[in-house]
Amino acid sequence: MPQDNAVNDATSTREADVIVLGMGPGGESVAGTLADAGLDVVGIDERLVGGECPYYGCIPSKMLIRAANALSEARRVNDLAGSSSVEPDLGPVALRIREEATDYWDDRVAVERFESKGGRFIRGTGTLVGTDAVQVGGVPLTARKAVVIATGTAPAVPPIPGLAETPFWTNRDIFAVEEPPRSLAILGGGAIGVELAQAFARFGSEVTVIEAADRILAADEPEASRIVAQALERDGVSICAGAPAQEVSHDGSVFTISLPDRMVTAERLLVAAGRTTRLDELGAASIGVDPGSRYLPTDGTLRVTEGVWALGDVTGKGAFTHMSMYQAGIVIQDILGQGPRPAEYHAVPRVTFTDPESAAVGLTEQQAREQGLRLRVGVARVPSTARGWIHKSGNEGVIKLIEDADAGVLVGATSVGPHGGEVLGALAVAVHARVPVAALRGMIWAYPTFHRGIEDALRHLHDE
Ligand SMILES: Cc1cc2nc3c(=O)[nH]c(=O)nc-3n(C[C@H](O)[C@H](O)[C@H](O)COP(=O)(O)OP(=O)(O)OC[C@H]3O[C@@H](n4cnc5c(N)ncnc54)[C@H](O)[C@@H]3O)c2cc1C
Ligand SMILES: NC(=O)c1ccc[n+]([C@@H]2O[C@H](COP(=O)([O-])OP(=O)(O)OC[C@H]3O[C@@H](n4cnc5c(N)ncnc54)[C@H](O)[C@@H]3O)[C@@H](O)[C@H]2O)c1
Repeated sequence: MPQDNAVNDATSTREADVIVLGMGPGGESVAGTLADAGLDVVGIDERLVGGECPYYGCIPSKMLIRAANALSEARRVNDLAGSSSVEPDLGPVALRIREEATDYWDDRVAVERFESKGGRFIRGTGTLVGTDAVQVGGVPLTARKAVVIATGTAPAVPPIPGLAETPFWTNRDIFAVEEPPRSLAILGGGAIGVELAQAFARFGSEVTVIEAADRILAADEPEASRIVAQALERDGVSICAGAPAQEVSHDGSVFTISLPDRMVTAERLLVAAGRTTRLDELGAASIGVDPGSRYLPTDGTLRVTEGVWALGDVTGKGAFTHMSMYQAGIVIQDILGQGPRPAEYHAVPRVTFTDPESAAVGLTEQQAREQGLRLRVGVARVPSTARGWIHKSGNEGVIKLIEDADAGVLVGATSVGPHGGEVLGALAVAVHARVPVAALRGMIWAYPTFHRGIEDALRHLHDE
């Protein structure tokens, strides 16, 4: 990573129109667009311009998954088209992550792109010291027009006895790996945990997922959790659910994780147990926010208070790159006085890139019930659809629809299956635009696509 260099030319003028604190996907977008629009913008980041997604998150993980899925598809030849034997090698994708995705974790290109628009970049840790002021490297900077907080999240490390003293990995370490570990324990069966569990298992690691909740992907529909758990187990992953880790130790070569009813040992341990926003360290109190809060509270146009906007993971509206970019668009329009439409969160799409992909939009059945809605629920099993049956090997999946029966619109949907994230596209439109279920039923659904399974699920909608 480039060296910390807080005191540089960027601070020579200690005022700017806009200060952007955190240059992840959302912050970089706001800073670059406003600089392009002619505003004097200072962007600050303590790590890499681009943030979590390109260097430690979405992009390297999806490259790894693409490679791991190629192995799995090749193995399916044995079911469908003859015989194949596969010898996994992490080398090519590890190289791709270093060279193509992260430029060896160097953000020179991104910094130059911002500076070429007239932006001033400071590498350092910024602290809020008022609604128009940020301090970085001991230097106070003042914003004439706006402070934008886009500081994202960092990996949370649960206070499990012994854990902090061990050489565990987080998502900030694992993508630099050039060989799969012989065995890998993963603390947390959320999106990061399950995606990486399956990918490393496909490259030959012996993987154990340790999840405190009673199921992996606990925020998703139970049907989705079940199908993904079965898929992981078929790949050889052991899942310990309902198993909060009680103690962790490392003897110099092996991790031991004590669970209530057993011990797990592994060569490596990945902690993927959620994220933290560190609002106290950020100086949230200086803008009137309780530093004990988990997220920064925002209104419809992402204002925290007069002159201060926040966007991305730090707002708690969904820790996704697409959320950060969506909110960035609103912040940009608001700062430029273009009267943006307020943010809407009723149709937040999310895709966990396991094989099968597990995708969802809007409310789960349980969330809809908690809102007191009268529901109709419709389920179609992907293997029973025409395309799922044709697909055969690797066809596990489900499409589940949640209808607000009084409004006659879908308020939530889940699509698990091959290309489940792509199938979600149609469902996201339906939930976002509140397309009447009657209109969806009247559509022509191309045969034999995976998305035609939505028509089957619509037919199965029934009162709960
Ligand atoms: C392994 C993994 C896989 C993921 N996969 C996906 C995916 O497939 N799809 C998807 O949509 N999302 C995915 N995500 C989530 C996605 O990466 C985040 O939602 C997204 O990066 C958030 O963007 P952001 O703009 O809020 O901030 P971030 O990307 O978190 O960037 C914040 C920046 O602020 C900087 N910063 C923080 N505090 C300070 C400070 N005090 N001073 C200076 N700088 C500071 C940080 O260094 C960082 O560069 C994944 C995440 C992980 C970890
Ligand atoms: N494909 C995607 O869009 C994608 C992929 C990866 C990450 N992300 C984003 O990144 C965020 C963070 O991912 P994550 O997987 O770290 O968080 P997460 O919140 O999704 O899952 C963390 C899991 O760890 C478990 N856990 C917490 N403490 C534990 C303990 N002591 N012992 C055992 N289990 C414990 C929790 O119960 C939870 O299931 C996600 O919420 C998601 O928004 C998105």
